[in-house]
Amino acid sequence: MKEADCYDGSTNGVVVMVEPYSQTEQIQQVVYRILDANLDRAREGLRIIEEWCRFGLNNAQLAAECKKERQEIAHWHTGELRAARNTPGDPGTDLTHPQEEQRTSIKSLLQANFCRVQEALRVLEEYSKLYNPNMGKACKQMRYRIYTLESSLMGRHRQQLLLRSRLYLVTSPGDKLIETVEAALKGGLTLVQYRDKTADDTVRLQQAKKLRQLCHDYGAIFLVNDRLDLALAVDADGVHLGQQDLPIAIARELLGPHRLIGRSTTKVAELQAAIAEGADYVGVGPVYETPTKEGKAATGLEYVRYAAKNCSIPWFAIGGIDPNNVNEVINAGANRVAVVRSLMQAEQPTLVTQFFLSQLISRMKPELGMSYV
Ligand SMILES: Cc1ncc(COP(=O)(O)OP(=O)(O)O)c(N)n1
Ligand SMILES: Cc1nc(C(=O)O)sc1CCOP(=O)(O)O
Ligand SMILES: [Mg+2]
Repeated sequence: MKEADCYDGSTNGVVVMVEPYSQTEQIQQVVYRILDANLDRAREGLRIIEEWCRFGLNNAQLAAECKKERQEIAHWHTGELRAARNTPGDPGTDLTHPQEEQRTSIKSLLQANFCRVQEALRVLEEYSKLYNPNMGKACKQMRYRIYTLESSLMGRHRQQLLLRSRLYLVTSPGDKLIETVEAALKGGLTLVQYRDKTADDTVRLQQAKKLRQLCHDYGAIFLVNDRLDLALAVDADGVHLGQQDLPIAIARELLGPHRLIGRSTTKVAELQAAIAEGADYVGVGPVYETPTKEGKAATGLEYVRYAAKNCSIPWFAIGGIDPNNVNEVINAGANRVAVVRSLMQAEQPTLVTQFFLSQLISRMKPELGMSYV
């Protein structure tokens, strides 16, 4: 008499040993149950991630990587481990954390499931040492592969969101910073850059942290102007660098391959250099003179027309753009614009965001040359 008789269903899941089991056997059953539960957990989490790779990103290679890991997990899920399962007797099935019920975006859903898979693999790695040391080693290797998969998938997720972003809010300091950004996010904004050239670092750090959380709650990208250290400190999605800021190659080394790097450009040579150096997007401007960037001469619409025909990466027209002139910029070929005052000083940032987006989406000019849409 073994497993079937050692649990008494009438005790509502409390394990009652009806026949004396040796201590070693009891421990073995517990280890088997832990392994069984965590093999399931890892496989389920991977399946959720795989579905997004397949249907959300249309990425057969990433989906195949997830599938391969699932198959490896299935390989270790032997009959004797499955046989140790006792779901009705598991006191953990009703335990949920409020965060498990709340997924505010695809990003948070993916992150939660990567976390679940990694935790499960860590548990498997430890407990398999008492069962099959080779399985422990395999789970350790798998955990490292999942970390790599996570950073590459999250990087692709950012790239996709960048591609879909038509309006870019560059912030300016003010009492209503957080509430203005939130109002714009409510209007559908998906890209925010925190820009404050004068505040103390303590203030910058605190505001950047808040904005990063806010943006991620709304599923938007959060970038930091100029400062790589701040971007890393708050785990931002990347940085925006001007011609006087750090070279892209150094920023890339420090940020790794998956965070975004944007570059300001005011002329053809700067635009071509930014593409060659590996920028993820460029700013194209200032289209019009603007008090936000005093002293910088306007490039005019000619440069916008050039970018529309020749820029092979996402680009944002910037500088003096408002609801009255945005159509002129769109007619010159822009599909994306970045603004400071038009949103930061708007009385109704949600409505202004919606207006910009409606114009940018309905009047897009994909037919113009190589314009990147
Ligand atoms: C989207 C975007 N484009 C251009 C700039 C300007 O960057 P930079 O030239 O480094 O000037 P500062 O913003 O640092 O004053 C930008 N911030 N964002
Ligand atoms: C920060 C910045 N960079 C620019 C560039 O052309 O590189 S123009 C600009 C300011 C844009 O502000 P507003 O929308 O208020 O005119
Ligand atoms: Mg700068």
